[in-house]
Amino acid sequence: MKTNPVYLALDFPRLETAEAIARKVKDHVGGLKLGMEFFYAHGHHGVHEIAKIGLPLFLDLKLHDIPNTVAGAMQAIHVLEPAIVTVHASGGQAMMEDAKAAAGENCKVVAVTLLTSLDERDMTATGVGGTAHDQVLRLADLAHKAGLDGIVCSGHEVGAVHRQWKDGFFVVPGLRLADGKAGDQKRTVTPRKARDDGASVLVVGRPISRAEDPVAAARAIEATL
Ligand SMILES: O=C(O)c1cc(=O)[nH]c(=O)n1[C@@H]1O[C@H](COP(=O)(O)O)[C@@H](O)[C@H]1O
Repeated sequence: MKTNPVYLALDFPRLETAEAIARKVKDHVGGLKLGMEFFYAHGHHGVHEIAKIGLPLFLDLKLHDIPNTVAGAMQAIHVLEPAIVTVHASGGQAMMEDAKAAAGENCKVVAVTLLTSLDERDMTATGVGGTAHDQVLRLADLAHKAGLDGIVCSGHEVGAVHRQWKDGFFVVPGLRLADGKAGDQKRTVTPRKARDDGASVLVVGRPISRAEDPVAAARAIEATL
């Protein structure tokens, strides 16, 4: 059977809410993503509870600090046996190298390049020149040099990154069906387009988790793939 590339982002502060939604849609997604909102509230205990559902876990903690601190954080979450963990590529090559060295053997470490909530105006405002496309390719190259498994980028760039890094592992968030509300996301594509362009994992949050009927929403996305 084909594995479902969709990871559901459980961006909820309440453990009971996250768990209830995950249990409802578990047969229509391939994995579960826990981010800062959930982890800061529930820590290891929360992760253990969600792990009982039996799907692979993506710990999206977006680590970004000096190499020694990031390596220590990686060691602290190692026991949770996540399938995927994120760091920020802008933390630099040494930080990414140390993060990878501290991660478990079966854990993919991927670097966030340019958040999907940002566009070129935001880049300029933070002092980063050039295009979003070039910035993502530059940071992907750095992540590759650091020995990471892959990157996180928008569906606008994943095709180009895939051509340059053939065996990379690519996580694409910022996904919306054609009639979906973008909300705070600025660089969005459909799940199908991201998959066709080489995404390994499709991260979907609100289009499923905040839908009136999360199971129907997850099935509708699954049907497009
Ligand atoms: O690392 C991520 O997963 C991530 C990176 C990025 O550039 N953009 C992005 O939206 N995300 C995450 O992907 C999820 C997207 O959620 P929705 O916009 O609700 O589908 C959230 O959990 C974000 O934290």
